[in-house]
Amino acid sequence: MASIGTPTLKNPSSLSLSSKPRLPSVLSAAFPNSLHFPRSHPLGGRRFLIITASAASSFSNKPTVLVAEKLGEAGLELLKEFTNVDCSYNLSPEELCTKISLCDALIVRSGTKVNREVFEASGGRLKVVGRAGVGIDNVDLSAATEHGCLVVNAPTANTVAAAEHGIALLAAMARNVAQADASVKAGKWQRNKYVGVSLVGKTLAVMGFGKVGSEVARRAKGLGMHVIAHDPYAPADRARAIGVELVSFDEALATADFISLHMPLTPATNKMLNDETFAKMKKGVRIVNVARGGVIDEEALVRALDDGIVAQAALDVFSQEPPKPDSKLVQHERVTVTPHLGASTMEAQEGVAIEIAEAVVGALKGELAATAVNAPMVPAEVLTELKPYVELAEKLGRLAVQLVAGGSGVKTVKVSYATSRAPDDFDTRLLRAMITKGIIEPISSVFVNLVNADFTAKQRGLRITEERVHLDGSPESPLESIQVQIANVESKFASAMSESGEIRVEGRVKDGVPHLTKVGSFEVDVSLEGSIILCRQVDQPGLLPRKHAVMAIGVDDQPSMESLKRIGEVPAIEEFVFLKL
Ligand SMILES: NC(=O)c1ccc[n+]([C@@H]2O[C@H](COP(=O)([O-])OP(=O)(O)OC[C@H]3O[C@@H](n4cnc5c(N)ncnc54)[C@H](O)[C@@H]3O)[C@@H](O)[C@H]2O)c1
Ligand SMILES: O=C(O)[C@H](O)COP(=O)(O)O
Repeated sequence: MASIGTPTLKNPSSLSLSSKPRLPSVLSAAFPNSLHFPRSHPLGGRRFLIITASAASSFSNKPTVLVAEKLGEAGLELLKEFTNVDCSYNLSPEELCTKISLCDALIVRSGTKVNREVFEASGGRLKVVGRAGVGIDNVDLSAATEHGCLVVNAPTANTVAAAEHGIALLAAMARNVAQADASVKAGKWQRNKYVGVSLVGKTLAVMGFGKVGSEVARRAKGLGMHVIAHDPYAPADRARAIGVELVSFDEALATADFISLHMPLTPATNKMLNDETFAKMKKGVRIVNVARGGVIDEEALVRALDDGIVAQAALDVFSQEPPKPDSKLVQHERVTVTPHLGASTMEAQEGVAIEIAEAVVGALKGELAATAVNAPMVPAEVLTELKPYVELAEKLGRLAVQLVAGGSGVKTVKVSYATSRAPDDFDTRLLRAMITKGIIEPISSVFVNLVNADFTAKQRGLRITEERVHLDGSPESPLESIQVQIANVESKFASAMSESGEIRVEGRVKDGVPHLTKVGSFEVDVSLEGSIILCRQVDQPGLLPRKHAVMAIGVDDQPSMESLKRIGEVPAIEEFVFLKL
């Protein structure tokens, strides 16, 4: 794997040297008034913050949001308060790629493919993709993560609508409502042809016992059905609470009179219902799909219908949407279809629009993403507590990498956290991401944030190992100190090398301000504000043995070449280095 190369500052003039400490840009907007979740929202009353690519810490220059599919009015209004909104529906893939380079956020439903080309075409400007709904199978999450783009969805507002549609299809299918309706409208009166089957007493297998699946189960029980469920990841107590038995996949197939699909489309669920699994079903089974078309092998379903294994199917979703008009499946007499209407109620669309607008605006402010799909969520209280340590972490990373001598490749970074907190009570993801940011950003053109930190490190062959040094004492403060060591490199400031041959910097937070407290094996103490000069000096010239010490001097502005030259000429100074924070 390639190492990240020689750490030469790529653009020193762009680095801040102001006398005021600057919060890392990703944090600067993290603490203003946050958005509120409605009380009805499962996260109501809680705030979540996430470090994202903050597009705008103030909205003097409003970010631009491209809304590529129809969104409820309330969501649009909310977006317009904080952003420039471009509603452009029915864009071709090429048009989307052209527009995206001018947008900070993109909001879609299931009809827009947000693939790798879209992220590449954005040229790094796209910070957030908001999926106004649940399924994110139309968004390339790997590409989003690689581009440091946060993906958020609106996972709750359409749950009931989807469940109601599932029940509507179940009942309509069992009673041939759609077929009978078409027949009457065609002037026929075929009462014998459209005799249905009853739901009461029948076994319904809910496949995927998540939000929608459990709401379907609840409603089906109300209809007097015997409900079983298959979901390898669902907690048994949740099923028990609703009076549903969790069973194996094969048992569900073998015993169900009706099967209702509610799992996400993933590589594991792709074509889960196929020739082989249809063969395991009870003859005459009826299938409802309001999940994703891709979970069924549609050609196999046509065969199963023709062979009489499947008596009927009711489908809201298709592997290709819209399906071809001459699709055998769609045209099949015993198949009832709707055009992906599961989430399409007035109420659900308003709810989804608000949910996604809040998530996108919050994420653009660098603030809040309770529904992040490709990044860990950090509860607000945790971030508030970690704020000074987050700043310390980034600065230690920046300092350490600037101490590496030209020609060395940075491959191995060891981070030690000295803490009296138990591992469960101390989440290091944020700190690791900021150390990664501190190390990589000064020497590359990549923007690193919580979304792409681990990916970027891996891609650059940078291995970051972490250890906790457990301290006895009060766990009130989350962290005593952070130590960053870069192994297998040489330093341009020899005194930064530890006894064991690594570049080592250590810091702690004092009165809320990050301080550098150790360089190599030398104790120092300087607040990490502005920039610093490290000097190794002879403590007491003339005395034997001579004592060496490292002095750290905080500077507000970058010293001139002349000043730096003069420092080098001071006889007591054996070596020095200027480091930008
Ligand atoms: N038709 C529509 O308009 C519409 C509306 C909403 C949701 N949906 C779709 O419905 C599905 C469920 O949505 P949700 O909000 O309930 O999601 P969810 O994440 O709450 O539930 C999905 C459940 O599927 C389970 N699962 C994962 N892999 C499985 C497998 N191999 N076998 C069985 N279960 C598995 C998960 O454990 C989870 O419990 C998604 O595909 C979503 O896109 C469609
Ligand atoms: O996954 C979902 O949320 C549903 O399939 C709804 O999709 P839609 O937003 O395109 O209606």
